[in-house]
Amino acid sequence: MDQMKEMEQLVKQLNEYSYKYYVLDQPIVSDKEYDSLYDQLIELEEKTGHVLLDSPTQRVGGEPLKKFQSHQHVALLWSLDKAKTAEELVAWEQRIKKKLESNHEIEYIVEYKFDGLTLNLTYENGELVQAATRGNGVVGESIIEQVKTIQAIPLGVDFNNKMEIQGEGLMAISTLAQYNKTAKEPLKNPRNAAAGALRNLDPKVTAKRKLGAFCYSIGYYEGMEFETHIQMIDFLKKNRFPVSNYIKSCKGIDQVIEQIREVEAGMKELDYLTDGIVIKVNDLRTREILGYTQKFPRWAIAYKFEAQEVTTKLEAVLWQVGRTGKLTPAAQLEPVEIAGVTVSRATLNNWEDIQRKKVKVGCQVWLRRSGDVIPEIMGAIEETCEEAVEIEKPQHCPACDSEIVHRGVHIFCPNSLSCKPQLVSRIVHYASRDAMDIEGFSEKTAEQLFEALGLKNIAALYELKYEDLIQLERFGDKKAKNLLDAIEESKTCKLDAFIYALGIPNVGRKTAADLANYFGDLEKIQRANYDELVVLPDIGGIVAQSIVGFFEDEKIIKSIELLLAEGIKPQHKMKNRQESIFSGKTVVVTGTLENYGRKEIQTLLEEQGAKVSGSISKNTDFVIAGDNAGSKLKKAQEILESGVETNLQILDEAAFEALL
Ligand SMILES: NC(=O)c1ccc[n+]([C@@H]2O[C@H](COP(=O)([O-])OP(=O)(O)OC[C@H]3O[C@@H](n4cnc5c(N)ncnc54)[C@H](O)[C@@H]3O)[C@@H](O)[C@H]2O)c1
Ligand SMILES: [Zn+2]
Repeated sequence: MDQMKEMEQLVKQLNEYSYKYYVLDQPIVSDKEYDSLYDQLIELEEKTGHVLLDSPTQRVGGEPLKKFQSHQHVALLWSLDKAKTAEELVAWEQRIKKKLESNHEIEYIVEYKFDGLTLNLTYENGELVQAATRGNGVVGESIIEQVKTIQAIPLGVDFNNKMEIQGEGLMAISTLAQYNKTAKEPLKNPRNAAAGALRNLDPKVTAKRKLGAFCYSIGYYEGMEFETHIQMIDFLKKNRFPVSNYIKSCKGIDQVIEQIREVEAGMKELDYLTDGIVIKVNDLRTREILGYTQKFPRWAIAYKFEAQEVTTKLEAVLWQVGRTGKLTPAAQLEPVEIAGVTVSRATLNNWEDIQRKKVKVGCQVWLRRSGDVIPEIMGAIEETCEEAVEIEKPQHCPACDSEIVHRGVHIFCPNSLSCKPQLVSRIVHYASRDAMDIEGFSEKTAEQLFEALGLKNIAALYELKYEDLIQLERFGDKKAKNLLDAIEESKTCKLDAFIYALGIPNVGRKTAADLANYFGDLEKIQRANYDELVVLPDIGGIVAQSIVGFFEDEKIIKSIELLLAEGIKPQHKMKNRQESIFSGKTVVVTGTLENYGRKEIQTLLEEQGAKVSGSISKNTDFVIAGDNAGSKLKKAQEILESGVETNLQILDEAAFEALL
């Protein structure tokens, strides 16, 4: 195709996408796809030296929506130049230095690039009098009533002259998840959720979305003088504007690059969607000299991350049977790269979720990955579903063909006694390290026992004989003996491990320990009623219900009796818990300690009331790091440096002992 034709087509396509994105808040392609077409267009424009009149490279954002009153900004609102690599940042600094005709070191401010809807707030006589979208940068839409529902934005300030404050309206990822739990129409992503809420004509709808905001600049002001960006930020903070707690000053672009490397990983854990980092020249005089292009300031640039949201094709849905018999739909996707990894599977939660999200096999779907969790399908792009086929709700268990039953929003295979995946995963769970800790017991082993030996319940484990095992594939003398020993050894076990091993729905390791500590023996736990259970600090209604329901089940009662008859003795020492600095805190131990073994320190910490965990997040309180601490320590450091809110403290062995 000739290049001019190609450009015309790209412009047309990009403008259509922009309209859906900016004006309707209903994007039909991911940012990644949009950006790649946009880059193609820029390349062609450079090659040909031609720029079409309506090229998106020449404009900021989209046109204001007719249904709102238009509002003219005093200070123009801009888009941002973009970089994807360190080299591009270095090239940007070189351009700046050339323009300034100086080689002096430049001070930059590094901020998160929040991904929501741009807000321009006008204050006069100490009052918020206007709030507008960016629109085309010159004229936006007045959305003052909608913006007033954002609790974080001050309606009044101690400053009487006119000023325009720029910021970003956002919906927290956790708020979106909460909202979607009950919403008839789930929202596909936090950006469009925020933008759609703010541009909804009914402010009551906006209020329901519980939006937040971060302010990052003062675009226009009278009767004040600022010399630097930092001074502006301080003014915003002093006047109680919501300002991100991550704002870093860096000397020279190398420091900026280092800074980005440090915070990048931690940013995935933030509760607000970000799509990169913004780098700005701190000194305002320097900004003036640098000026603006058609579309963006020369004194700022966005370093864009790899997309956390992409679209891809849903190829199939497979129903998987879990330990409790619950059938969960697993989506098979056309492989797609998201945040640096290739993904071909995602969750769809349950049948109801599929219905609400209107996804069908063959649709393009929105996929989001946040943190390290399995990516989730957020919804389908309707335009792509014309030839798609409905996902069928299974009538029979895919593993054992039993007729399925419904419980709440979930569907189950009721055949808990002989449905292979249920049994295999129950045995695997029973034998796992945090449960009965039967060493050398893999999923493969569980499958062999089921298939070759017809093992139908957990108690039958304790009836296994050497002659049974030795005839199995991959079993030699030693392996068979070791496994039998380990099974025998598991008979003496801790009460909390046994409770956990039973696999009560919604009861994890911690709840199991809480139950053991509170009731002290198995019978009391089995007999506990709802009211007795909910008094425990971390047990809510749902958990209490599921414990009671579990121990009422005839089959369960029978299988516990069988286990006890096999000689299992769950033990519990009631300990006087010591009140300590670790009480109620989440602690992660990593590396080798000089004075404590693994189990030893875990017991010690638990006696002090701590919850010992294996993985680090911003909710961890203490990391105790011994020698050769590796990735966990590194992750803890990254969290601290990322600026997220956290109580995390890193202790070495000496510091830990000092706290005891
Ligand atoms: N998927 C689609 O169909 C589609 C269509 C059009 C555009 N887009 C996406 O939009 C992008 C263009 O975005 P844009 O021009 O709206 O915004 P931009 O990426 O150019 O960034 C400018 C915006 O960043 C925001 N921002 C957040 N934190 C900031 C901070 N600390 N300092 C300054 N600004 C901050 C501001 O609101 C500002 O308006 C494209 O790269 C593309 O990914 C997607
Ligand atoms: Zn089944």
